Amino acid sequence: MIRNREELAETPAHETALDCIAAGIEATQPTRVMSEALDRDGSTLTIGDTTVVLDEYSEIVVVGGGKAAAQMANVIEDVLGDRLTDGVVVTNDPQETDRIAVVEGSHPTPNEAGEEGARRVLSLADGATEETLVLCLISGGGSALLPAPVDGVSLAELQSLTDDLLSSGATIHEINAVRKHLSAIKGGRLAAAAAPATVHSLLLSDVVGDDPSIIASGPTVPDESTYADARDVLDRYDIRPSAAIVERLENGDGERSETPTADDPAFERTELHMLANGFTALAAARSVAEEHGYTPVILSSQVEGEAREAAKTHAAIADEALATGNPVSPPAVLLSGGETTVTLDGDGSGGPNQEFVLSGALTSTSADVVVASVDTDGKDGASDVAGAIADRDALDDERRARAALAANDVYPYLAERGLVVDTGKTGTNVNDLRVLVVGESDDTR
Ligand SMILES: O=C(O)C(=O)CO
Repeated sequence: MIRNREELAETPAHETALDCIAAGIEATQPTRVMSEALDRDGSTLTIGDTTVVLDEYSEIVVVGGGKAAAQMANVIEDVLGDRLTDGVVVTNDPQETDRIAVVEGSHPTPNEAGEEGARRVLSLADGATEETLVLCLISGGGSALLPAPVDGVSLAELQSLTDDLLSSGATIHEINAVRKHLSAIKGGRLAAAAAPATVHSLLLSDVVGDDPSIIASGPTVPDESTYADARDVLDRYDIRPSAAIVERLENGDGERSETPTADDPAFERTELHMLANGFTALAAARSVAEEHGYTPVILSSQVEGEAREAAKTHAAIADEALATGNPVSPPAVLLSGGETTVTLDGDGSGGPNQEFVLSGALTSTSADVVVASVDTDGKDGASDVAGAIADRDALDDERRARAALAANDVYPYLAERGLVVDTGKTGTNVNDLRVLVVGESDDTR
């Protein structure tokens, strides 16, 4: 899992941090999460705490999209076997399946194959009746992987707008408010297509705070955002889309004034199941920290903001723990999740997790604090590594470290010192996982 673990496992504290990271990534593997959440006993399917009686339905179809869609599809077709009637999902990480068609789309810019897949998903949902059980598999990346531009808007126009939105600095909430108002599938429209079928949506969250209407732009979730919100986002970031998009966002589709909201009949028979999120990774890391003899504290699963600034706060908490035993007495492991960002001043290489580690290790006044941080998908920012791990002693040339941070060029600095964490593509995607090991446990010596 961590390819260069041996090189990084310098001390027991480093080993603990690496084991926490590995556990978080492992616990949120889509295949594992789906297998744990689903159980079938004859005609009874359980999804978490919910029981679904399969005999009540004449057909069962599976639809969905996202980076984890193929892994999810594989598990569900194993569970359902012959009871599965049909299915199609769109992903950028395909796998072989037996019964559910897997279409390879593209991310982050949508492509023709994704559009064709999204149309197939919509058509399966459209054909559903009151006697159909629709199981919808949703994970991060679904917005790009399931493009179904509304009539009058072309894929090329959507592609160009997507690129503009992604480079604008807009949040995922803002970006998806726009996407939902230009799509025949997002913002609850897939549920509307499937009504009056029963729809159970199985979600893996890559969104801080887990708002299901944001994850993959909520194809089966009521949407409270409006055309006016979408127009505001474009104004705020000074984005000028094609005339067809402007016209659509001004006038809607002529029939429906807004995307379906919670009181829409489309949602009478829909249920959401959140199978895993950033907290799942933190909880797994917490157990491992305990096993290694540390007292774990989950600070928050929702840390956002500038990576280097968030790191200073985390380092201050670690230093406080060492100095006064608050909020926890060492040996301790501080954990957090969420998604920090980098405001680019330079054009070097690195990512938010690497900047977090460098800034955190520079801030802490003690070499008894090991700072580690990774993006759980294995790719930190635009780099090819997941993140980094360091303590203060590892930063042998502080002046260069500070210069690297100032130039947003931390990767070379960290890589030269053997401090980057390399996991390769992990198959999961629940944002960042940060681990600060404070002091050293006797158990691990
Ligand atoms: O909207 C998306 O596709 C995201 O990745 C957030 O879930």
